[in-house]
Amino acid sequence: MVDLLDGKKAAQLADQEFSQRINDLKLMGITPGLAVILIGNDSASQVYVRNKKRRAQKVGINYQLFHLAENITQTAVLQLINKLNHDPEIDGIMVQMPVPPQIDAAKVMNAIAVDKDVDGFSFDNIGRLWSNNSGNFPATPRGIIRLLQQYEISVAQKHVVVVGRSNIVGRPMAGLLLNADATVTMAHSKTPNLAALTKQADILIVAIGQAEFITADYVKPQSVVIDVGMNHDVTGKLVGDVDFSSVSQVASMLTPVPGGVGPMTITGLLEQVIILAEKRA
Ligand SMILES: NC(=O)C1=CN([C@@H]2O[C@H](COP(=O)(O)OP(=O)(O)OC[C@H]3O[C@@H](n4cnc5c(N)ncnc54)[C@H](OP(=O)(O)O)[C@@H]3O)[C@@H](O)[C@H]2O)C=CC1
Ligand SMILES: Nc1nc(=O)c2c([nH]1)NC[C@@H]1CN(c3ccc(C(=O)N[C@@H](CCC(=O)O)C(=O)O)cc3)C=[N+]21
Repeated sequence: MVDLLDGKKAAQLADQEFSQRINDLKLMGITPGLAVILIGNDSASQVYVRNKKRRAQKVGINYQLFHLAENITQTAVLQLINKLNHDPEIDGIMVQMPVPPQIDAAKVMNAIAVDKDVDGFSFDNIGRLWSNNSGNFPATPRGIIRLLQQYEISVAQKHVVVVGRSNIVGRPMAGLLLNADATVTMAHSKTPNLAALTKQADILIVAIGQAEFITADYVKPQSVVIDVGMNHDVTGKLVGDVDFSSVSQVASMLTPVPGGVGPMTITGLLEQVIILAEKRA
């Protein structure tokens, strides 16, 4: 029988810790501030942003949403970021991805002050991650590391295969794992014979955006499988990148979708905001 890696439960535990840390900050007159910039009306983004707001407010973060029109100019976005960069009440700034085509995502991300770049998407923070220096690191990989810790699954001495090489999940995931002494292999759409590789993974992390793509024949018996995917199947149901029913027959531990990596992504974000606010103390 497979054991679930319950992200919802782990996130609730983390929220208790965060509430305590924020209470301590408030005694010093500090309230952690998070600014979320949402551009346009992407329906998935609206769900995520709503979840972030609920969780941030629950633990006592000052959450500010800036919802900008789909046709906003790049100049206006940069002006807002500049204002937030200078706002002493704001510890972290993030721009929800994806952004509309007139917005240059790299430019916007690098306009955020390095210390307030709570997503860790700026070139400076990417360099800090890959040189194993301290910095701000992306929410999803942070949340996954925390989920594994919560279940006392060590990555050191393990072979971890990460499928997907995006800037927001796959690449930073590999960097954090490497820094935690895992042996890491990265795979992507051009990787030949993917199943032969993923079958060697003690821990398999999948972030490809292909509904239920990873079936039991990609998975080593008794391994740990982390499903980052958020897709809708033909019936409109939310499903991961992993075929839950077949993989649960071979893996020892597996994240569900929903209730797995999603809630832990928000945990990763809130934790990074709190760390930044603690630097003000
Ligand atoms: N739970 C959460 O908190 C989050 C969930 N997500 C979800 O995770 C998934 C991935 O997101 P994201 O990282 O942004 O994805 P991207 O679409 O940016 O990147 C997908 C990556 O997967 C690779 N890929 C695609 N198809 C295959 C395949 N058949 N075999 C092997 N590799 C493949 C691509 O390869 P190549 O580079 O060669 O094109 C690419 O590197 C999505 O479902 C997304 O919704 C994303 C962020 C957070
Ligand atoms: N700059 C930026 N930073 C991000 O961290 C970022 C982003 N852009 N763009 C999109 C992805 C995706 N993401 C999620 C957040 C919450 C859930 C989440 O709450 N999921 C719940 C419910 C999902 C649902 O009901 O649809 C769950 O899995 O249980 C999922 C995914 C953050 N991302």
